[in-house]
Amino acid sequence: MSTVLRRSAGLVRIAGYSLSNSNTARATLRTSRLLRTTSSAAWVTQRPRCYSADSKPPSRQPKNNNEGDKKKPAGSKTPQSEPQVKNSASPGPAGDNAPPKESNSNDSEPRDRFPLPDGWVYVSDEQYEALRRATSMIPAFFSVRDQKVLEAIRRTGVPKEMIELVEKSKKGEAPGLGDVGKLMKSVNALSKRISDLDTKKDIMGGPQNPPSSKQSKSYQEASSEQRQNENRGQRGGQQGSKRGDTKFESNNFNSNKPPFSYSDNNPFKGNDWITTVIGSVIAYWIYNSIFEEGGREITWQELRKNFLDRGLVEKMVVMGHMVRVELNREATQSVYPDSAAVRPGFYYYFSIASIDAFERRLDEAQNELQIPSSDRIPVSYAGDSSFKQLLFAFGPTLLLVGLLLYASRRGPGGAGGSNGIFGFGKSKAKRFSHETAIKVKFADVAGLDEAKQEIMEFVSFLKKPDKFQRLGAKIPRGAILAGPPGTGKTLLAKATAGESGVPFFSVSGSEFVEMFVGVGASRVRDLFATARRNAPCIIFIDEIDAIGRSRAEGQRFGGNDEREATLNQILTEMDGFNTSEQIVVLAGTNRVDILDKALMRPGRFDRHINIDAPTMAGRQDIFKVYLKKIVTNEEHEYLSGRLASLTPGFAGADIANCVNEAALIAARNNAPSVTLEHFEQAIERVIGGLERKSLVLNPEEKKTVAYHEAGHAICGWYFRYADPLLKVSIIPRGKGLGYAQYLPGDAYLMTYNQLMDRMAMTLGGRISEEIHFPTVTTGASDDFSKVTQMATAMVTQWGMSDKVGPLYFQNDDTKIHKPFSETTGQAIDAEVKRIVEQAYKQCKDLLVEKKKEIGIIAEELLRKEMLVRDDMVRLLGPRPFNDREDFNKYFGGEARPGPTPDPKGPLTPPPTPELPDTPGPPPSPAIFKELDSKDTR
Ligand SMILES: Nc1ncnc2c1ncn2[C@@H]1O[C@H](COP(=O)(O)OP(=O)(O)OP(=O)(O)O)[C@@H](O)[C@H]1O
Repeated sequence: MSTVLRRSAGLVRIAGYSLSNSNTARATLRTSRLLRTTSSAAWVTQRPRCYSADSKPPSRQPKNNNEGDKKKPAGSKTPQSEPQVKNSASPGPAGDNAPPKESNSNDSEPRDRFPLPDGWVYVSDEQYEALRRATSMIPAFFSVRDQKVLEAIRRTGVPKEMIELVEKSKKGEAPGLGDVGKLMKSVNALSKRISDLDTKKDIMGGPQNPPSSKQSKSYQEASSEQRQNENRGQRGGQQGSKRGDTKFESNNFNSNKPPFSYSDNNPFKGNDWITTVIGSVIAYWIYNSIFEEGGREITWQELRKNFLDRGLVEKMVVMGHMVRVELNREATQSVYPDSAAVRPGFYYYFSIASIDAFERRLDEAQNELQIPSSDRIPVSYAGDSSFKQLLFAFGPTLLLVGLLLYASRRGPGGAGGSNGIFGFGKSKAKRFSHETAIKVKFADVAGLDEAKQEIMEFVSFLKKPDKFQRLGAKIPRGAILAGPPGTGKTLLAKATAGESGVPFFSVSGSEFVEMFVGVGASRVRDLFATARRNAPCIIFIDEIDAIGRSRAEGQRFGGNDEREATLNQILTEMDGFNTSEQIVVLAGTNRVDILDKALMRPGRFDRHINIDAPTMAGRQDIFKVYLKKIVTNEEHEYLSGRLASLTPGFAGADIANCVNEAALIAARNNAPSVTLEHFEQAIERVIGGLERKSLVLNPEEKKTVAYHEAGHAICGWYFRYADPLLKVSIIPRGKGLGYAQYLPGDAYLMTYNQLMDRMAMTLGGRISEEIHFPTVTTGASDDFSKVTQMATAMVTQWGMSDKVGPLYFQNDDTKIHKPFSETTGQAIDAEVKRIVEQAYKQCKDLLVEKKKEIGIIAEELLRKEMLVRDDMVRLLGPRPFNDREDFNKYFGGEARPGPTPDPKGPLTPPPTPELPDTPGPPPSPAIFKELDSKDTR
């Protein structure tokens, strides 16, 4: 029996799973857990009832007269209507253990039945009773809901297949795998119908507890009102709007609910739950009808008294710990003419502790009855049930096939899709359509005016190809967007798709690379084939350097066949376009210098669009775009200008991040809107890292940091070409222990003097330490690194050394051999040293002269921890040189006096200060962080 019950729970679990259309996995799990409890609880409640119920007359006369339904009073003798088996699971309507009269609501006709769809029937009273009995064994937690489900099933009907299965089982036919499948389908359909109707009409609504008479009255009134409303709604074909009203009233049926209603306090409220319960209850019922109703449990004593002693037993089949008793039907018919036992397929069963004990007991009984050995009851031993056998035979195979199917169907493309197990060779490109995902327009891409103009031509090609083709012009096949990270290459490609209104296929170069040879090329083929099917369209390959790296470069390290095959396929596909095919290939990269030449030649990626970090105006535009998206009361024009001048070198992505950071800081401070202070904090945080308030320096260290930073600040204040100083602080931030913030501006070219001042300023920290303390610290290592890099670049790249001359030596650490001779190497070293020493001397001269000022700034720093430009003016007087125009505009320098003579006099100019014709120095950082962490060696 326990096997049977386990199967029951399993069935319910499967039923729960079959409802997955509307159920979450969690709900299913929860249900199956609950129902496992349910089935065992049902078993527990069933057993005591076997011995407690008497054969009483039925509580009500059934409407359908089926065999074995009419009960005779207890104690009536042979021929008996029913052998005296004290079992609650009688299959007839209103059996001995029919629920007491209080649930009489079910005796009445079901309230307004719903029209049946094709292939559905209403449940008969007999079936309804069976269902009610089956569910009465479910614990109280469910019962309230079950009552409503039962009610609902009476009104909705059930699929015909379900009833056919029940009937089939009554005829004694064992259910096959196909039947189980049908059952699942029917359960699913039924629970879906009930759930749907419940959503629309609240057919399961109403009180949780059986309504009190008063409540019941209002419930019924409401019910009849609802019926009337629905009828009115059905009749009122022409009254369009009235219909809506009617429906609303009808849905308001719940307003008649008593104050304590199911939906008010149910933690699992919602359709998922309803569907799960419905599905589980129905599955339980069907299980009972099909698998359980064919048999009934009896005790050994009952078997002995009613059947064995009367010679009615024909055969016994031992199935594990259960023995199935097969009766001689004719003989049973004569003794119990009205019993269910005479039905074909019906059998009794009883549980045994062990086969030995059973055999012993049976032998004893037969001996007592003096049955000759030739007439003894045949006992056969069967394995597990046919269903279980089937399950064991085919289960693993089915499971495997199911898993394979699931794996192959996973993802949008099914088995052939890029996510399926057979989808290796399929492109992983994501398709965006302009109606849905691509909402980006050129207006959203701020700055980048030249790039936009270049790419605009692609848009007009996709929109009006005739304009070009008429004149015989060949349209560029593609464009490479090259530039530093976050500058808006992808955004621009998306905007191109958004403007042209064509499908956009976006894929990253790395997505072509797989460990299997040939997959990359196959994906490229698939991508271009898809694009051709969807032409006109745009393909965007981001990070194309992952596959488009120069083949010559690769050869040196042994090459990479897979990558080259992928690249070759791209080259072939791009050649394969005919000129009328409206497919544009855009590619983004940060490393245009390493791309294969073949990729870059005209006819493939004809256009090379450089996207650099935005200029001051570009940054201001980008700030304006993002400022619109947040709540701020600041004036946008001024704010965006000030922020743009605070963020030289920032890419679009950095700006977007800063604005977002500012909003987060404002939210953290519970501010009603984002203010300038929040933006400035955000910028500092983005550049300098997080403030480390927890890092506590000892007083000596703090003093060193203050003098170090004061040294930088004084240099920044008194050197003519130094970048304007904005702030100096000894609050540790990021990796540094203190910092001085300068505003370098967008420096595209730097003069020799600017470089010398910058180097001298960088050395200011260490020299201040030397002047004020008996010893120096490790804190200046990062400064030295910067100074050395600058001096080396001056000598080897920018031609600023007379000794070395106008030569360019690329500093490439990957190369073993230096690109210059030993002698040139020595000359470079000597020149670098000379330049650094010159900067050192320049700085030391200034700081020795301004020793007192350093002291003033350092002491103030120790007091306040942070000084801004106004503090510097207060302590030192105005800066003796004019600052840049944009700096004055946004940081209050307008009122400054005009330029005063340089106290140090003009710097010694270099012999021939040549401006470099090579690219300028690396983009200036917005903050010149000056003091390194303590542990720098
Ligand atoms: N010009 C711009 N205007 C507005 N927003 C921008 C701009 N440039 C960048 N952004 C913002 O930065 C984000 C990142 O930009 P995008 O992905 O286009 O950079 P990318 O150049 O493709 O970077 P990568 O080279 O790292 O792929 C964008 O989503 C956008 O929010």
